[in-house]
Amino acid sequence: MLPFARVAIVGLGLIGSSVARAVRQSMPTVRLSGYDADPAVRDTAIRLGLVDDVADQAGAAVTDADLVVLCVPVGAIGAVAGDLAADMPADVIVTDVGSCKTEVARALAEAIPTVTVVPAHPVAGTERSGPEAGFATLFAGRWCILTPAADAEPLAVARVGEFWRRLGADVEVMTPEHHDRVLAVTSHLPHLIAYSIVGTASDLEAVTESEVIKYSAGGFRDFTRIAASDPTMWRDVFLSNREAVLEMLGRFSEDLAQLQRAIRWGDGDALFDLFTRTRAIRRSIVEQGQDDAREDFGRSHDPAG
Ligand SMILES: NC(=O)C1=CN([C@@H]2O[C@H](COP(=O)(O)OP(=O)(O)OC[C@H]3O[C@@H](n4cnc5c(N)ncnc54)[C@H](O)[C@@H]3O)[C@@H](O)[C@H]2O)C=CC1
Ligand SMILES: O=C(O)C(=O)Cc1ccc(O)cc1
Repeated sequence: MLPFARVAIVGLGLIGSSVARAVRQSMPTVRLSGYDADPAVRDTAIRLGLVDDVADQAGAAVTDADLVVLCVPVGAIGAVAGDLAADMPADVIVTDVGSCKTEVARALAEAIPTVTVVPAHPVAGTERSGPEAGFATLFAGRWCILTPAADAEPLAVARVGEFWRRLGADVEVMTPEHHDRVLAVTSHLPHLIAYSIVGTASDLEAVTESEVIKYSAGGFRDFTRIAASDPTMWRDVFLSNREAVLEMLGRFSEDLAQLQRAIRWGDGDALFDLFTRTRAIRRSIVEQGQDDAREDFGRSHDPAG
C-alpha cells in the first residue's frame, strides 16, 4: 500500500521538482499538488507538468493533502508552515527537506504545534536550483535522514520513511542535533571553504581576469562548482546551523594552522601522512558506492563543463 495518496509540495525548485518527478515515476497514482511563491516558478511547473495542480495560493495546495513536503529554504520553513496551518487537514503529516534540522524543528513546533511533523533531509542535491534543474533519480541510492522528535508517532515516521524509500533513498533516523553536527563537517563546512577559496581567488584582481579562469582545470575548478550553489539556501544553512558550523570551523582552523606549520618547517612527513590518510578516506567512499555519480551527470549537462 502507498504511504500517501495526496501529496502537496510547497517550493518547486531543485528539490521540490525532483520530489514531484520521483513521485510521478515511483507512485504514479498519487495525486500531486504544488505551490511556489515565485509566479515564474509556478508557470514553469505548469509547463513541465510537474504536478497535477499548481495552486495560486499556498493554502489551496494543501487543503486535501495527506502529506505536505516543505521544499523551501531553511529560513522560510517555519513561516511557510505557519501560513499553511489553517488550510491543512487535521490528520495531515508535514515533512521538510531542509539541510539543517535543529532550528527547523524548533520553528516547526512553534508554527504548527498540533500538527504531526516528521522532518527529513535527503542528502542529495547539486549546485543548481530551480524547477528545471530537478530530476527523478536525484534520490536514488542516496541517504535520506529523518529527525523525528523523541515522542513522534512511530506510524507517521514509518510512513514518511516508506515515502522516501519509494523515491529510491536509503532511510536513516537520528536526532536533529546529531544530524547537524555530522552535516556541519560533511556538507556545510566544505561549502564554506569553497565559497571562501573562490572568493579569495577572485579578490586577487590581477589573477582573476584571465588566469584563474584559464587554468581552472586544477583543484580550483571543483571548488567553483560547489561555490556556485544557491546563495539564499546557503545563507540560511549557515545562520541556522550556526553552533555546529562554528565548532567544526574552529577545529578546521586549528588543523589548517598545523599544515601551515608543516609547510613552513619543511615537515614533509606530516604532509605525507595526512595526504595518505585522506586518500584512504576517498577510496573507502568510492568502494562504498557513495562517490558522486551525479557529479558526472552534472558535468555532462553543464555547458561550461
Ligand atoms: N540544493 C540542494 O542540493 C539541496 C537542498 N536541500 C534543501 O532543500 C530546500 C530547497 O532547496 P532547493 O530546492 O535547492 O532550492 P531552490 O532555490 O531550487 O528552490 C526553492 C524554492 O522555494 C521557493 N520559495 C521560497 N520561499 C518560499 C515561500 N515562502 N513559499 C513558497 N515557496 C517559496 C522559491 O521560489 C524556490 O522556487 C532547502 O531547505 C535546502 O536546504 C536539501 C538537500 C539538497
Ligand atoms: O552539490 C553538492 O555537492 C552537494 O553537496 C549537494 C547538497 C547540498 C545540500 C544538501 O543538504 C545536500 C546535498
